[in-house]
Amino acid sequence: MSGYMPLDAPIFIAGHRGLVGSAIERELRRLGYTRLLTRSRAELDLLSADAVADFFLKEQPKFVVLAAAKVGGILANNTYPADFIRQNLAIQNNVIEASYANGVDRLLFLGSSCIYPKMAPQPMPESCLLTGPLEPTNRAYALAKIAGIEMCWSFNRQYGTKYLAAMPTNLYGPNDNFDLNTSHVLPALMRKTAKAVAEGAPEVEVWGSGTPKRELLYSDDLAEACVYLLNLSEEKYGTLLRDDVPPLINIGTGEDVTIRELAETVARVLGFKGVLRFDPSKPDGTPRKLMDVSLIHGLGWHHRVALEEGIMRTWEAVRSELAS
Ligand SMILES: NC(=O)C1=CN([C@@H]2O[C@H](COP(=O)(O)OP(=O)(O)OC[C@H]3O[C@@H](n4cnc5c(N)ncnc54)[C@H](OP(=O)(O)O)[C@@H]3O)[C@@H](O)[C@H]2O)C=CC1
Ligand SMILES: C[C@H]1O[C@H](OP(=O)(O)OP(=O)(O)OC[C@H]2O[C@@H](n3cnc4c(=O)[nH]c(N)nc43)[C@H](O)[C@@H]2O)[C@@H](O)[C@@H](O)C1=O
Repeated sequence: MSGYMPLDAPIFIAGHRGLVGSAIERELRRLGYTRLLTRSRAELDLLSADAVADFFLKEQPKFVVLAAAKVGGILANNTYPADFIRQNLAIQNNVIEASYANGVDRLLFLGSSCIYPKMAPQPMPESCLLTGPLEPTNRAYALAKIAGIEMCWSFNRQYGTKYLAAMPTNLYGPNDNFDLNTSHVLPALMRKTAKAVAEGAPEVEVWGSGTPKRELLYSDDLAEACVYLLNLSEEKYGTLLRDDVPPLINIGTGEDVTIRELAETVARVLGFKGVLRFDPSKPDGTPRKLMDVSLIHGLGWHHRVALEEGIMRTWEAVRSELAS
């Protein structure tokens, strides 16, 4: 059953091969959507304004999910800040501009919980945007995402567009990045723990102190939330597009765990019986970034997949890949 978006509407999923984009494509197909527009980076480099403009002119998408971005974990963000700000600004500028030029109806821009101040109140409501300094390890990325939110809001106010910015918490699932230098914490812990189990190693290295807390959402849940938002009735969707506040909505579980607890859960699921060794030379990053999810709960969406269940599902999907 479809909602606001007709099942035959042309929908562009930017970044369909990534963790989020692939989950959104699965969810749209599951619901019966028939005209999904997808392009690999080789077919359409979103850094090229001309290529993006040509693509939109030819394909005329009516809905856009902007899940293409330069993405990485704490180390990648801290090491390559220029890449993170330059590429993310370019991709979002190009896609939002072309969406406007071609009359896209609803566009969903994906940001991240790291847009909020490092010392934001916990849980973090949408209203704490721009109320304090950012976490230094991902400032460049966060500022690009904040510019994306501002762009959606500005276009809505000046041109009457209907662009929404979704802020997911930390995500995980099949099609994640398992490269230890660039990945987020959960895929990294799965890879390191799988290796330790396979080799009978006595310990797994965990970066930082183990005390920071993170909230983790399974990618299928995120995909469901994104499609749910795009399919809201005009009345409900309209409540998110106001002139006085940015068109921003948090997506998360409302629950978090310490990195130590996360590493212990991965160890339990993968059957690792050794010890965790913490490496204090690596950054901890933000101490905590728990989402206030009352807005999306009020609209009727809740996550379904509990953390341990999601780790089991991910492990089932990737265990053969990680064994090689
Ligand atoms: N992963 C997470 O924990 C979180 C992610 N998000 C947000 O969700 C969105 C998706 O993230 P995620 O799925 O994890 O990221 P991935 O890295 O898994 O996927 C990003 C996708 O974007 C594509 N892409 C990047 N640059 C270009 C380009 N120049 N031209 C065309 N395609 C490009 C990539 O293509 P290719 O495969 O060719 O590189 C890839 O398919 C991002 O906006 C991110 O900020 C928000 C919160 C947490
Ligand atoms: C989604 C979000 O993701 C990024 O922020 P982050 O949450 O700090 O990123 P992270 O998942 O890489 O780390 C979380 C915590 O986990 C610890 N940690 C332990 N051991 C490993 C480890 O092996 N790898 C990694 N990467 N972290 C580890 C690590 O030290 C840190 O304390 C943003 O840059 C930005 O991209 C963004 O928006």
